[in-house]
Order: sequence, then structure tokens, then C-alpha cells
Amino acid sequence: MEPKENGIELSPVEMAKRMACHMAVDENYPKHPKVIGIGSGSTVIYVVERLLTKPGVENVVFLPTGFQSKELIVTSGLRLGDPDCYPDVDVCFDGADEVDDSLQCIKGGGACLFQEKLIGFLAKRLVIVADSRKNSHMLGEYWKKGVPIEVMPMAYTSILPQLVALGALDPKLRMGAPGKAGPVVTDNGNFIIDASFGLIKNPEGLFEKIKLLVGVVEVGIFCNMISAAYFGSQDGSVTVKKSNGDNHIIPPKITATATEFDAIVAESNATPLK
Ligand SMILES: O=C(CO)[C@H](O)[C@H](O)COP(=O)(O)O
Repeated sequence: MEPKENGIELSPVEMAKRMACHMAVDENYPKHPKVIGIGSGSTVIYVVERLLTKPGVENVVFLPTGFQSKELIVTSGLRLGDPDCYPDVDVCFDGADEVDDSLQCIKGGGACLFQEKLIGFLAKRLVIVADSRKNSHMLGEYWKKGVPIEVMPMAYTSILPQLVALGALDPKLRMGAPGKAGPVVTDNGNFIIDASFGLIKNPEGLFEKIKLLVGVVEVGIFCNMISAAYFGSQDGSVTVKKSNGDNHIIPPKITATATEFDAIVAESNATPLK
């Protein structure tokens, strides 16, 4: 029987994401946490699920990285805060679109770019949670949608050709999903441009060049920010990459097999998310 979330069977990929999140929270939950950042995307819901099992979590202030994580924090009954009131962040847990061997990463696939960069920057530790499809050797290897770039709306037309001059292949303004005519508008009222640069050999250099363009608010390349990344695999193992070089794979027996997963979650008294 497959593990279930609110009565719905979890796919192997969801199980992998969940295992990575539980492991990441268990290994990085501070002894005396005061402020924790919550990233955006489909993976971080399992971070919150695990956080709800931690003693003292009701006294911790949680900073969202966008509308979705704000809702997640509030509906989970956790304390919500703003970065201008709580700039000292103990740890931030966030998803990613791709992470390379040097722990540089691409984020912003969910258009929560600027706030994710801010909370990640403020955090003493930025911990990434993802499934193994995000774990690559070099940025651009697996993530083919391009580098997300948050821009001021009035500047997007002038930024597009400048990105081409920097080597971007056909940069595009991100358009809304069905139900939204026109472009995606971020939580900060900006637009997103997706610009593919093929394999990114020098993420730091590229980040700096894009960031200097007038009208660019933030770039979805996160350089030298990540402390650790946890990638769940469908076999139940979790691959861990750390900035201190302590990279390792936690085998399925230690994490869980599919059939053991229900028991582990039950033992942890995890509070199901609504
Ligand atoms: O950067 C992000 C949002 O802007 C997300 O963290 C990233 O897209 C990963 O999302 P998911 O966990 O759904 O794969």
C-alpha cells in the first residue's frame, strides 16, 4: 500500500519529496529556533508538515516567501511574520528548480523570486529540498525553462535584447496560465522573464551581468547561499549535498521504503495539512 496524504495516494515523486523534507527538517531544525523562513512551491508543504511535529514550533515566527507560503503558514496555525520585523532568520527551507555540484541553484520557477532571495539571504542557513530530478552537475543540464528574472514591468522590453546580448537564447516574458490574460505578475507586482543560457559554466558571472541591467529586480540564480540540499529519490534514498563538502547518500533502509513510510509518518505524529 502506498503512503497517503489526506486519503490520497502519494506518487513515488511526492514520496521522494516528502522524505527529503522530513530529513532536512530533522537535521536542520535549530535547538532554540526563533525565526524560520518558508520557501515556495509544491515541495515545502512537506517541510511544514514535519515542522508541525517539532516541540516549541508554536513559539517560532515563520516568514513566507510569497502568497502561497503565507497561506501555508496561516492555515497550518503557525505564527506569521515579516522580514522587516524579523531580519534575523535562523534557517530557511525552500525548494529549487536545479542545484549544481557547487550548490549554486536556479529558483523562481514559481515566480516567487525576489522574496525567496531576500529570506534566503537573511537566513543563517538556506536548506534546499527537492526530488532527485533537480540534482545536476551543472546548471542548465536538466532545467530547460531558463533562468527566471524578475523585472520591473516598464523595463521588460528593453531588458529582452540586453539578455540576448548576454547570450540568452530566445528570452521570453512569462505568460499567465489559463484564467489569466497577459503576463504572470509576481507577488511584488513585477514581471518574470525566462532566459535560457544553455549550460551555465559560470553562474556567478552570469548572475552579476544580469543583475546590473536596469529594471532587473532579482535574478533566479542563487550563488554561494545554500548550506545544504536534500534530494529525495524514488527508491527511498536521500542524497545530501553540503557546503562543507559532507556530501552523502542516506540509503533507503535508514530513510524508509514505500511500505515503511506510513509507519514512520504515524510514529512522528505528523499533523496532516488541511
Ligand atoms: O523557486 C520556486 C518558486 O519560485 C520553487 O521553490 C521551485 O520552483 C521549486 O518548486 P517545486 O517544489 O514545486 O518543485
